[in-house]
Amino acid sequence: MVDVLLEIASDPNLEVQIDRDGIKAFIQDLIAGGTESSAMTVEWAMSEILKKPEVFAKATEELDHVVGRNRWVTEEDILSLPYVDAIVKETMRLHPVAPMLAPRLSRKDVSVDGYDIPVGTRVLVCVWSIARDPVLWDSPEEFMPERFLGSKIDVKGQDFELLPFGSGRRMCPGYNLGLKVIQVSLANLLHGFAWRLPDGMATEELNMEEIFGLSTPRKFPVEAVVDPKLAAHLYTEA
Ligand code: HEM
Repeated sequence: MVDVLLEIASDPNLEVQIDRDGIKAFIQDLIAGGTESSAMTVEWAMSEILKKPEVFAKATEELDHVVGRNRWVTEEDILSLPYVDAIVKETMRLHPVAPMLAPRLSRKDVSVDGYDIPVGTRVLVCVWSIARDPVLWDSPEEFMPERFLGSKIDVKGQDFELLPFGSGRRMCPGYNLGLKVIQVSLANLLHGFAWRLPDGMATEELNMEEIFGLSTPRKFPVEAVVDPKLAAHLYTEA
């Protein structure tokens, strides 16, 4: 990636020039935007699943059926794993990485749903609340991946009740990569290991507090016990 950017930077005919500082910022953007967001989403997904062992059982059934126990999940499998996809969407509904997206500035006076927004207003869209609005969602506080089975609602910026990647021209440019990373890592965590809470810990005891800010990580890291589920040689091969 750095090589490609340096090559572009050396092109004198570029309409918008990019210098070395620009390249540094670009790389920083990719690392900052592309690592914590996916890791945080996977951690929330595992937390919700640990609270609802029946979701783990259903995911295991799907993975056993589609992938089988003799190999890991690949990117190509994802299209055949609708339940895993539903878990990812439901996790992003309840735990959007950026609960208020990136701030916008109105470029002209507008009226939205009866609210007058003057030019130059800083506007924050709280997708966290929209995704938990009881007018839009049944049992909004409940983790129910099934709600997305057979539903057309997607996370790609077109369905305004679910905008974990934002929407419009400032929507997350990495959404496709981010989604794939989350789907494949989560599918493999569920496929490769049996997950349970530490001995003596009831599902209600798992703390689900979040730190509400620019992003919404768990307040306390999740702790779990895992046992391998697949053939032993799969854990030693690179
Ligand atoms: C779970 C994965 C991810 C989530 C949930 C996520 C979420 C978001 C959100 C909500 C925004 C603001 C969009 C808006 O205000 O409309 C954003 C912007 C951005 N994201 Fe992501 N992102 C993810 C993965 C990635 C990846 C993998 C990359 C790059 C490799 C990336 C790079 C960026 C960049 C550069 C911006 C700023 C875009 C701009 O301001 O024009 N993100 N992301």
